[in-house]
Amino acid sequence: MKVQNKRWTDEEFFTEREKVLKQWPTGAEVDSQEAIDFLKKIPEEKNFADVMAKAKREGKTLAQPRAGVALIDAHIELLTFLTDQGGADLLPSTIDSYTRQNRYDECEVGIKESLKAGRSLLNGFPAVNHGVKGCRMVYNAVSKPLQARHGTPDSRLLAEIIHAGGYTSNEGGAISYNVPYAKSVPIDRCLHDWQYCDRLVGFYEENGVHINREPFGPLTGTLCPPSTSNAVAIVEALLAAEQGVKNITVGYGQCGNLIQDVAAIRSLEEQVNEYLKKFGYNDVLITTVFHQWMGGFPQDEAKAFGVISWGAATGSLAGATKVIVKTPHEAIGIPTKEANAEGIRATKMVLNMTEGQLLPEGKELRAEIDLIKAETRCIIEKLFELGKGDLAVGTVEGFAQGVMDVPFAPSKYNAGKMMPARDNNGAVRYLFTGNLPFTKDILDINREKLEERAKFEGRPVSFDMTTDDIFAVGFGRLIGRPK
Ligand SMILES: CC[C@H]1O[C@@H](n2cnc3c(N)ncnc32)[C@H](O)[C@@H]1O
Repeated sequence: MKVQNKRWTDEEFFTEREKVLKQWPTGAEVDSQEAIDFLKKIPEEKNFADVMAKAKREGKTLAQPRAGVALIDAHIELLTFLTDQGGADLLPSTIDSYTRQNRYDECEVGIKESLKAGRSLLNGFPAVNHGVKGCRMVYNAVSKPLQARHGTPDSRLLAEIIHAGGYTSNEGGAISYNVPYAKSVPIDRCLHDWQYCDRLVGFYEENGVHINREPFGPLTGTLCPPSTSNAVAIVEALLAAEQGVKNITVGYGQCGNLIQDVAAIRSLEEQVNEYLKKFGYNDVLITTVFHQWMGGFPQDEAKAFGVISWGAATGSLAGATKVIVKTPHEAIGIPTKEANAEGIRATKMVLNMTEGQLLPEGKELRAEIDLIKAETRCIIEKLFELGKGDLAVGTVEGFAQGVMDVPFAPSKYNAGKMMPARDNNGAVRYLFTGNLPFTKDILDINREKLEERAKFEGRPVSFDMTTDDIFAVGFGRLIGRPK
């Protein structure tokens, strides 16, 4: 499929829209003008983009959980509980796995079975099947802004339904909801489909409706080096801006070393704004999101609260606009509403105690920011070179050549040649760089830091460090020290 990083014409968009809205019966509930009129009436305090902009202005860090169940009433009860008992500032609807694969017929079965069983038999909220009407019921029942959170390579119909339904934010992107989530979705196909989702937001923006878009920062959530995830976030932000998106939250998944994590957020915000300005997107508001640890969690709930609180503290000290909250049931599965609310309360306690405190920019932090930006720049500049100036073309070619390479990703379009490991302070470094286009200085710095760990541990730099690190947090520590 031929892709190019160029804003779709109205003719291109509306021609495709007719097909998209026919993919499932609830697509017929989308009435463009009615949706615009409804969305324009949403008060600022229930508009995701406005609430994020306000938090940014005030220097506040907000807390947002993940949550989703099969049936509308139970989903409303869950979100209301997380608002009232958890203190959530922003609300999700985590979408179920069938919807993420566009298997809406399976969702129908799941909904019917859940009704029969009296409990959720889906691992999230099947928004497409519930339709605009069902999403409006959720929107009308809750008091905070709503966002769809999922992992959907083809989110076109889902985006149509949730936005018309009152959800003023959609998470995801052509790389971040494909490469870490799907095995066989071609990069160009997904670029096309997410250009649709971004163009839909651009269309709403042109009609006076503010909608937020949030590339999925953590990717596989497994030892993902900051410059790898930052490069993906910046690419998706640039592609979204080209389609008319004006309010973007770029994100990053906690790795665990304080300096590196703060540097990741600071460098991400600095660098995405530099690139937006460079390409003339001067009216895009950037906010940031810090995801609490996305790797394996300890089963012990007290230890899990330690991990959650460390993520809350780091996100706050970084100055992130929001933190995505984990729960003490992370090691087990879908959390109860009580456990989910506990994760939010623990997070809010730390955010309140660290309010106004930012990690000062010392020599070490600036050095880490500069290293992350240099690594990220190498990747992005190479994409532009491969695409002869077109970022979409460059991204397709970049994955084909392993210039952009996500660790532990299931996608067969991902090279999977890069491997990370922690250095002796727990910062995630590049162990194998595959075809990443790094300078010799960058390669040397990463190697030196891993050699420091090898010397301390009395073992050679090797992939054993990677595997030890993958299990470390679940066993109660950050760095996977040899037995
Ligand atoms: C991005 C992956 C994360 O999303 C979370 N998650 C997925 N589905 C749900 C769900 N239905 N309710 C609450 N949290 C959920 C869980 O923490 C998982 O590790």
